[in-house]
Amino acid sequence: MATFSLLPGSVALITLTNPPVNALSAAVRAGIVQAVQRSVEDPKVKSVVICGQNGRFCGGADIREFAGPMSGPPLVPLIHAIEALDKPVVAAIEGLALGGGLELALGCHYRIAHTTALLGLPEVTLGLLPAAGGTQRLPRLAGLPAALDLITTGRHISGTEALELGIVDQVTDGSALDIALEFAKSIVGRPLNTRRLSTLPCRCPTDIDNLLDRFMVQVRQRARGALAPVACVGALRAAATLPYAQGLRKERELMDTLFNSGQARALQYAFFSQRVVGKWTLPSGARWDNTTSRTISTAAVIGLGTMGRGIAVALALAGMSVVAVETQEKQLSEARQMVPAMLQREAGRRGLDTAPGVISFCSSLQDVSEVELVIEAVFEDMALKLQLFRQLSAVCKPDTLLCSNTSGLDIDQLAAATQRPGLVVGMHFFAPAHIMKLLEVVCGTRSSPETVATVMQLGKRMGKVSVAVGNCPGFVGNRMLKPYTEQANFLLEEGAMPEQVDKVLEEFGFPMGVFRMSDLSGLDVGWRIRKAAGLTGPGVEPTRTRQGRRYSPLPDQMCEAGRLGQKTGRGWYQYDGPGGRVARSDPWVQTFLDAYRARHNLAARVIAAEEILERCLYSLINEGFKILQDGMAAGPEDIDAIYVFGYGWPRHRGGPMFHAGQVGLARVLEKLEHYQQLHPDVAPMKPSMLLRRLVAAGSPPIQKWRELIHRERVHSQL
Ligand SMILES: CC(C)(COP(=O)(O)OP(=O)(O)OC[C@H]1O[C@@H](n2cnc3c(N)ncnc32)[C@H](O)[C@@H]1OP(=O)(O)O)[C@@H](O)C(=O)NCCC(=O)NCCSC(=O)/C=C/CCCCCCCCCCCCC(=O)O
Repeated sequence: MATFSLLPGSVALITLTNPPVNALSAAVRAGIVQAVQRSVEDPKVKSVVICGQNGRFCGGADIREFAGPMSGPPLVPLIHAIEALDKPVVAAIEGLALGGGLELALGCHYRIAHTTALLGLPEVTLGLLPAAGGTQRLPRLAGLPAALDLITTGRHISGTEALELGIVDQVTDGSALDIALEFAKSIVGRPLNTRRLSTLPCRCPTDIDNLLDRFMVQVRQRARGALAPVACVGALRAAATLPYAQGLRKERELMDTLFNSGQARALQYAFFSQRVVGKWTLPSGARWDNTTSRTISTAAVIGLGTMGRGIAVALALAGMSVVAVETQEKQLSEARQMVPAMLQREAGRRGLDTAPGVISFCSSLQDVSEVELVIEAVFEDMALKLQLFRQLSAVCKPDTLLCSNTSGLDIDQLAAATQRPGLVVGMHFFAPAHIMKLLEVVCGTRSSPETVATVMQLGKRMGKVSVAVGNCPGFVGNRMLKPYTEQANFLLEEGAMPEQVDKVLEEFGFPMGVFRMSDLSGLDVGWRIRKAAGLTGPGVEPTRTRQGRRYSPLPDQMCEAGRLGQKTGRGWYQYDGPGGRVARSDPWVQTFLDAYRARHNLAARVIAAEEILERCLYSLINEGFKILQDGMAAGPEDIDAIYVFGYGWPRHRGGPMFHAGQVGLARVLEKLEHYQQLHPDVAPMKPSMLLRRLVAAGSPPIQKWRELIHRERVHSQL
């Protein structure tokens, strides 16, 4: 709702009241309409201030309402009514003015903000555009270039930056509401004509077409198939070239198309999934809201390779005092050089003069004896990690948490090597660890709820999307990646080329296809893991079936030929030299694949893009269903957040599990069955029990899956 009160000095105060962010729900909009009407009718009212309850102006339209039929007074006429008022209206912006909230403020005649308030039009991140006049008013106020930037990226700016851009009239470090109330009294009777943004011309440079065309090229490149950024440029072109009323019609037309697109649904689902995963639950019943966490202020990182360095920086950026340990002298000295520079650079990127935490370097484990939490980031070798955990258990204080950054090894085994299994947990970061948003928090069978809560909380402080997952080989992300990459290798055996597979995946929206990705991370990473698992190496028969399932030795043979990817200048592609970045097709790979197929009597065939996409994606998705079935992820949102934030899954497609729902679960099942019939020796194609159950239950919407999984588990059907 919105409340009306008449204050001394004849100022009407309209307060938006809808915690926690005062979103513009139907009730709030109705409240504003009534309060504006009272302000018009009451002769005692000489000016009006609009603010939000609890120091938060407004978080925009109520996103939850987008899922159902629209009801309540619409926003566009409401904002026009405010703008048309002949009594001055001032927006007092504290906390945030986002989306419809900023559009409401743009309808006011004046805007006064706190210096630290967050302002922005983030609709594009929800697959929409600012359709309450935002695309038409902002360029009239701040100019076309600034509007293009803010509306197509959705980035939040501070009150201070908003003042520089002319979006607000005044900022304060004190109470924006107090200043606005005083200001409202002082401007009674001033003419308002020049304050009504819809009546002003758009502030454009002379070369509008040139600017818009250049911008559109950049936006299309960045968008990777997302519709909203492109539509935003369209709406801004209308603002720059058409009268306001026509521009507004164009804005609405584009909004209608976006609103009903699958992309908007996917992006809104992604917004809520990100929040759902913070509300974690464990099979034991421990949850985010019934478990206390400890506040960590000192931490250690063991091993200063690429991952360890990034983790140390991420911890220091979160304000921690970090002990960084490396026993190899050369690596330690490199880290001493590089890490402070990385820290300073990243702090600068985040608008800080210096990082809030500090990093000290040393070469002895004894130096971590006093910290509250240790993150091990040594080489991915179980024997080495076990030895380290034994040492840490002896060296550290009894209540120090011991965490491993392993990307797939058994957390329970590591915990068993210590005297404190309840304090052991996985913290699986993604490279570069100070930049990538995802953190898989791997809960061992003995990890205590307090340990999980502490690490989830720490992840949040580091600005990560932390997802609690179960302890199984590869956890969630890498476990699903395995059948996906395997499938890509089988496609090469059958006749595809790496660039063909990559093109299909990149057109779907991945930043990189599977083979370019593998060249970037290094083919030797998987090779080492497969050797450790006894799947390849001396003495292993060079067959295409290993350990009872179909196996493609192609990546092993690439490694044996010294083709490790970008680092050697040769992999699935060729590069200008070792460390080169630009991938080019390599005739060597064609010859290599031809010879391989001839050796194994495989006839190459032309494989359609549809088959490539379905086989890669559906085998990954099927593994996702198996993960849910095994209870290794609490719900589909957890898997989707992992893929969006850690594996480059296009956000406008929601995530793999959401995508399955969009395609239709029955169709995914039918396709898996089809491919399984053609490839009966490929186990990951065997449709999961959960997928079958969901289809049998009529393919409920994704928000209902948790319920069904819980019910089926209780009845032992899964
Ligand atoms: C920065 C935040 C605001 C706050 O962050 P933080 O403090 O960290 O807290 P969170 O955990 O993120 O959030 C706390 C809880 O609040 C919920 N929340 C947040 N924002 C909203 C919101 N806008 N609506 C609903 N709920 C919200 C959040 O989920 C948390 O809840 P819970 O604890 O998990 O239960 C941060 O939250 C944030 O960034 N929020 C999003 C801000 C945003 O994106 N705002 C823009 C929204 S879109 C908008 O404003 C659009 C406006 C234009 C509307 C014009 C309409 C006219 C045209 C209609 C066309 C219809 C076409 C129909 C065609 C047809 O007929 O078919």
